[in-house]
Amino acid sequence: MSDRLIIFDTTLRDGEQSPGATMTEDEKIEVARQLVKLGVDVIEAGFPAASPGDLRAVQRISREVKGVTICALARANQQDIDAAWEGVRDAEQPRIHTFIATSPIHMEYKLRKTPEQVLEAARFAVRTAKRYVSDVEFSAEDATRSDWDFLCRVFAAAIEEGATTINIPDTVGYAVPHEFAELVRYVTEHTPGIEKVTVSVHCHNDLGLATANTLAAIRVGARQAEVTINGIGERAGNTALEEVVMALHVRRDVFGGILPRVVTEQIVPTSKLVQRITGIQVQPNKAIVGANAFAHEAGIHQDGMLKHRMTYEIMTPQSVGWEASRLVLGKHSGRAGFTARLKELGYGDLSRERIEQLYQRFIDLCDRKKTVTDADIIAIVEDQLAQVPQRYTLKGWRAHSGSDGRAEAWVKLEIDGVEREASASGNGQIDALFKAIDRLVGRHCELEAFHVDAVSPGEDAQGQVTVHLRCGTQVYNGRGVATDVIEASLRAYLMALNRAALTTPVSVSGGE
Ligand SMILES: CC(=O)SCCNC(=O)CCNC(=O)[C@H](O)C(C)(C)COP(=O)(O)OP(=O)(O)OC[C@H]1O[C@@H](n2cnc3c(N)ncnc32)[C@H](O)[C@@H]1OP(=O)(O)O
Ligand SMILES: CC(C)C(=O)C(=O)O
Repeated sequence: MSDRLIIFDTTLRDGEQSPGATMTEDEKIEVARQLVKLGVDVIEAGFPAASPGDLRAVQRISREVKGVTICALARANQQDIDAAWEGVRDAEQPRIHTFIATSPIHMEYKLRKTPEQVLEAARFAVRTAKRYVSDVEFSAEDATRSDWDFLCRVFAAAIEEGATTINIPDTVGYAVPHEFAELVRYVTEHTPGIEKVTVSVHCHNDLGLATANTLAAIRVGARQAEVTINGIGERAGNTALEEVVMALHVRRDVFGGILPRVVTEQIVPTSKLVQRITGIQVQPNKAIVGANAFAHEAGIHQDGMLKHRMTYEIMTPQSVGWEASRLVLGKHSGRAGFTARLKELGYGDLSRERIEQLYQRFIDLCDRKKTVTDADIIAIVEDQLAQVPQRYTLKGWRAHSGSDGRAEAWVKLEIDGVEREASASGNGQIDALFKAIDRLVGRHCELEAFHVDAVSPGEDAQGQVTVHLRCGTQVYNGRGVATDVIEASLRAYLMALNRAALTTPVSVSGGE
């Protein structure tokens, strides 16, 4: 039995059956070219009988995309098979894929045919396709809900007529892995002539088992896997190419080295292209290609990753086309992850004490803000590094204002180790707060400049406030960062006053 797994990509056919995934001709060509780069063996380019547009797209792919088998799907009737041939006749390696359902429910209600008529239709379809092309695939639709012996009879008939690939589809995603493996084994043991052909599987994901079923089938001898990029496809989708390919690579020990010739580094670029073109975005936690597939947030994981990458990763992100793993900073991050990010941001030589202060501010920020960006961290660090020895430390504040423009404020500061508080009115909350502070520090400096910037985008962005205070002949600047712009203003104002206190101290008399 061959050690090579044929990858049959049906993104352009079954994938396009995802609601909303319709692609233009040019887009299909772009995807097909990328699939060749990725190294798939067969591209199922479409269903030419479905529409003139589908036929044209298959024809163009057949003419323009080389180095790969181009396949077209057809029902088991003359017109569909003629159309499929029209589609692939110019391909370097053409394949016709014809199918008919074999389950009792499909035969009775959908096809309104007896089993014997279905068997005859299968024979007819393969024979007809074979007149056009040597490479003919036959699928027994809804195989997993079919009678196993009848299935083997239909496959045997298809092989007799010249089918070169026999496909066992789990059309409605009904199978479970051990049972699907038993079916594949049964078919390979009870179908005359099966050893001459490639056994293929095509799984749907209605129970989330498409990849598991495909892998179970490969273990017992299937050597073609029908897959789509990102697992898109009819209903809950098809087996995801990236999952099967990487499972075979990562678990060679289990699969005995059965490998496809896929260039794994092209997986993520292909996934992104398909997302862009179909507009179907993969969920962040999607295996291999999701944005979080190589992102680590929890402190214990980040610490492990920093000590040895394989503590929390079973493949490298580069091996599938990502640039690198990401340690995402958030409220679950610990000091190890935070310190590593500080280093990456150019703050590698901070003292332990300084890192501890920054870490506490970072955790506090994580509780207030959904996403803490690098810009937020830089702002905290710069704010902390710019701090001068603090004579005045903010301990609490409150402010409110009304439509008449008047505002009331209350501030509590620690000054020289003693907590003091004061209230004031003002023209707006910031003015009232600054006046309350003036009362507490016992000096009034002129506010020469006041500037607010957003550190990062979004509703919960940190605001950065810069102030210039003229105290006598000297101007002192201060900067403050916080998610609340009023608090950022207070921090900036106090930083400037702390600078002033260093050079021109005043005695404190105010407070209530
Ligand atoms: C499991 C799968 O993914 S199969 C592939 C699914 N893909 C598609 O359906 C492609 C898009 N489909 C289409 O454009 C259209 O359905 C067409 C052009 C294929 C057919 O359109 P229509 O002729 O209007 O038929 P309609 O779609 O209403 O019904 C399907 C007919 O095909 C028959 N049929 C279904 N599968 C097969 C088959 N494998 N072999 C022969 N006949 C079949 C049905 O019994 C039904 O026949 P009826 O009209 O005599 O009852
Ligand atoms: C045509 C066949 C292979 C199919 O798409 C299915 O059964 O899901």
